[in-house]
Formats: sequence, structure tokens, C-alpha cells
Amino acid sequence: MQANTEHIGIDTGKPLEQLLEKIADHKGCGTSSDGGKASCGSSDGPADMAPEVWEKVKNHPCYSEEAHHHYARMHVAVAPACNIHCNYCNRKYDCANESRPGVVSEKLTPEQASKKVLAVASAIPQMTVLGIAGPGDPLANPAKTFKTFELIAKTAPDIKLCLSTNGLTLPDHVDTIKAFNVDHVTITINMVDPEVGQHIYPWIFYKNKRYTGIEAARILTERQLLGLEMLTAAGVLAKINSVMIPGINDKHLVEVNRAVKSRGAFLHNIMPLISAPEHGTVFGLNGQRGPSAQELKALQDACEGEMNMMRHCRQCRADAVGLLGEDRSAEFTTEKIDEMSEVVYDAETRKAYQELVESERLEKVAAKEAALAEMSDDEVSDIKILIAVATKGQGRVNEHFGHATEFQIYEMSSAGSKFVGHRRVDLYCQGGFGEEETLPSVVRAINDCHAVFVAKIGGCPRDELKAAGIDPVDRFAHEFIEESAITYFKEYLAKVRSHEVVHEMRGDADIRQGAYISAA
Ligand SMILES: C[S@@+](CC[C@H](N)C(=O)[O-])C[C@H]1O[C@@H](n2cnc3c(N)ncnc32)[C@H](O)[C@@H]1O
Ligand code: SF4
Ligand code: SF4
Repeated sequence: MQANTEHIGIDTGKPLEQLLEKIADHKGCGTSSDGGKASCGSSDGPADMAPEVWEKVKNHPCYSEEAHHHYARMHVAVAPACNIHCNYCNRKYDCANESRPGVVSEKLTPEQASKKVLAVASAIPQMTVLGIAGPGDPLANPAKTFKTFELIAKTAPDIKLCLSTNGLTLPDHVDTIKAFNVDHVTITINMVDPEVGQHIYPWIFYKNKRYTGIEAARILTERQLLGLEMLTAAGVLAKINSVMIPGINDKHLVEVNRAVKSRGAFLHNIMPLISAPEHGTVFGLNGQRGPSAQELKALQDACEGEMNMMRHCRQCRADAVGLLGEDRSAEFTTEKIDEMSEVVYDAETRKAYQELVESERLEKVAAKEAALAEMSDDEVSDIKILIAVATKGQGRVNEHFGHATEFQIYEMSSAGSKFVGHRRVDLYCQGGFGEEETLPSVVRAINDCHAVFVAKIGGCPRDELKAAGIDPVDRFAHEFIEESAITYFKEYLAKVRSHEVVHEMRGDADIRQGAYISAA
């Protein structure tokens, strides 16, 4: 099987010697052979992060926003059962075309999962993380979860292991988690107040007994917070997922943020509720809506302070494979993997490939820092704008407007560029033609942005965007996103200063987070 080369623009089908030659060419500008230290760029990590923490997160696409442009993850669906019920979950849903939590095409045994991991690791050498996130709860299926970790730790020791749990039985497993070198654990904490929790969790099953109502929520919150404290004490990084459910826990999540921050959580990922009647969930059927893009961003902004907020979560399937935002799970079905005679795990080629990825990444970080350093004092202002970007990865503007199924959104200010989310849209260009009914919905989805960066764009969408007050920009095609965005922002500030344009806030984007915006 050939390695995926599309994302870093190098041919990993070449012999290893040629790859290593390329790596040698990059040695002048940082290298990971010295443990990730570099002579340019910022591979040492953010100034406010301990080196040992940076070492754990720097290649993890979920724990580092910057890494997600370069490194991939995969989930293996070995954990079907769950010990609680959430009103937003329905795991009976089995669909190859839907990408949302709990959805899988097939469940795997630990042995099948282990073989799949080796096959994916060979085909996608920048896959650095193996997570177990269901389709149920990994710790309600501890034997299967830990057997999978055991098999993978033996055959592919360079792959980082992580799991995502509701936390009910977490305190019972922290020692085992530590023993398997699981560096990253995600706990879903939607409330710290049982009054709120009773509207999210109809029941839990704990110590052979079923609990409902306030009592169920009280036990759950106590176990979750205890589990978090134990992870922190054990030196395991904890990420907290919270599902934002308007009218139920949206206001309360600021309190949740405080509670998890004070107990040592590393990252808080507030995700939008995904809810539609056809999903068959309690919330879907009773019409509970998810938040809008603006509501979600406002809450994330309110929680951001000393604690990192995750804004690049793609709410993946329980069998997702690839870079965040792309789904290559269909390429690795059990049927296809069974057809492979033997999967050889080539750790050397993986390492060599990742060193190339790292050098490209350092180049990108250095370009961003250089662009930012050129910002003069008189460019400092209160102005903020949003820029939408069509990209397929690598941190570059490299997607055609018509081929984009999502736009990454960057907030620009005189402090620099900040990734603040993504917007999924229907595909505008199908079979070479623009879908006229789709275009207005795409424009509405990025209506709060001042510009959209694309690799290419046709005449019709260009005119429509301009008419909506959004600047279509293709001159940064294939350049690094953040460096380009800083350049654009500086030009924008200059135009405001010279009164060539009047700065004004843009309107609200008409997009419900967590759902595809649809032309229908
Ligand atoms: C499928 S769960 C699996 C792991 C574990 N059972 C848990 O709930 O944490 C992964 C994540 O997806 C979230 N999730 C599931 N259904 C969702 C929905 N309809 N909308 C938003 N998030 C959802 C869960 O809350 C959890 O954070
Ligand atoms: S804990 Fe996870 S798997 Fe279980 S019902 Fe909730 S979302 Fe679904
Ligand atoms: S659901 Fe979010 S946190 Fe989990 S793998 Fe996907 S992007 Fe990462």
C-alpha cells in the first residue's frame, strides 16, 4: 500500500535513502533528530508550556491546533456498550456517509483493530495517534479497550494511545491507563450540577444498579471530577469535552470550565450539540436545537483565559481515519484489510516521513512568526476580522472554492492569527458545474468573514461573494495560511487608515453548528 502523499507534497513511495536525503537538506532549518529542538521556527513549543507537556501534545492533532494540519489520528470501534445514556446519543445509527460521534460502519475485535492500525500506519505515516472513542464507552468495555492497547503497544510502540470516556468508571481504571502509557484521556463533562444533569442523562448503570434523575447525575458528576483529579495526580493529560445544549447547559458551561480548570484539565473542548430528528435521539426527536456558530464562539471566548480551548474538533466518527476533517475510513474496511496478506510495520519509513512533515511545519511556523514580527507599532489597533480559508491540509491555502466542504475560520487581530473554528458546507461544484442552489447557503455560512482565501474560484461565485461583501482572494494559492492572513490583515489595516475602506463588523453567519448547512 502506498503512503498518502497528497498532504505534504512529497513522494513517500520513493526509496528510504531519497527520503533521508531530503531530510538532510532540511537540517539547516530545524530537525527533529535532536529530540524536536530546532534552530528556527518554534518547535520548543509555546513559552508558557512545560517541555514535557509539549512533548506529549506537539504531534497530537487534537491536543495541538497547529499539529492538526500535519498529523492524523484514527479511532478503532472496539467498544460498543455504554453504561449511561445521554439524550443526544444514538449508536444504532450505522452509516458510511455520516461523520459524527457514535457512528461506525463496523465494530472490531481487538485483533482486527490491531491489524487495522498497522495497515493505516503504513499507508498514512503521519498517523501518530490511536484513540478509542466508542461507539459506546471505552471504559464500559475495559477488557476490549486494554487488549487493543496491549496489542498496539507491542507492534507499534511509537503510536500514542488515547481514549474518550464519560468518566463513570474512570477512577477504577486510572492505574491501568497509566500502566499502558496512555498519555491522553478525554472526559465528557456536560455539567457539575445534578439539577442541570438530570435534563441530559435519563439514567446511568453503576455497580450493578440503575439510577435515574438527580441521583444519577450526582453520581456521574462525582465520579467524573474524581477521575479528573486522579488523572492529574498521575500525570496523564486530560481534555474535557462538553456538549453545548442551548437552554440546558449553555450558561452553566462557564462553571464547568472553572471546575475542570481548577482540577488540572489541560484543554477544554466545547462542542456544539448535533441534533436532528432523523438521528433518532431524544433531543433530535423533541426538537432541541444546537447552538449557532456565534453562540458557540461567544461561549468559547468567555471560557478562554488561563485554559486552552479546543476549537478545531471535528466531532469524528468512532471509526474515523486520517487528518481531522477528512475521512478515509472507507479505505480501511475489514474486508479490505483481510485481503492484505501481511502488514509490515515499517517504523523507519514512518520516522523519516514524520521528520519531513516536521521540517515543513517548522517552515510554516517560521513564516508566520516573521510576518508577525514585521507588524509595526502603528498597526496595533482594536480591529478584528474573520477570514475563511479553503484548505485540504498542510496549513496551506490549497483548496478550490467549489471543492470545499468546509472552511477554516481565522480571527485576525494585531496579536496575530487565531484559528476559531470551521464551517461545513455543501459541495458547490459537482461534476465540473457549480450548483446554483448551493451557492447562497455557502455564502451565508461565511457571511461574518471579511475575506475567503481559495486556491482557485470561478467567475460566478466570485461575483456572488463580492455582492455579499466578502472579498474572494486567490493570490495566496498554495501559500501558508497564517502568513498570508497576516499579510492580508496588514493591508486591510493600511486601507482603513488611509480611509480607502471603512471598517465595519460583518453580519452573523447563518449556520447552525454541528449540522451541515444545506441548500435544501
Ligand atoms: C461518541 S462519544 C464516545 C466516548 C464516550 N462514550 C463519551 O461520551 O465521552 C464521543 C464524544 O461525542 C460526543 N457526542 C455524542 N453524540 C453527540 C451529539 N449528538 N452532539 C454532540 N456531541 C456528541 C460525546 O459527548 C463525546 O464527547
Ligand atoms: S456516554 Fe458516550 S456512548 Fe454513552 S450514551 Fe453518552 S455519548 Fe453515547
Ligand atoms: S472528535 Fe475531536 S477530539 Fe476526538 S479525534 Fe475528532 S477532532 Fe479529535
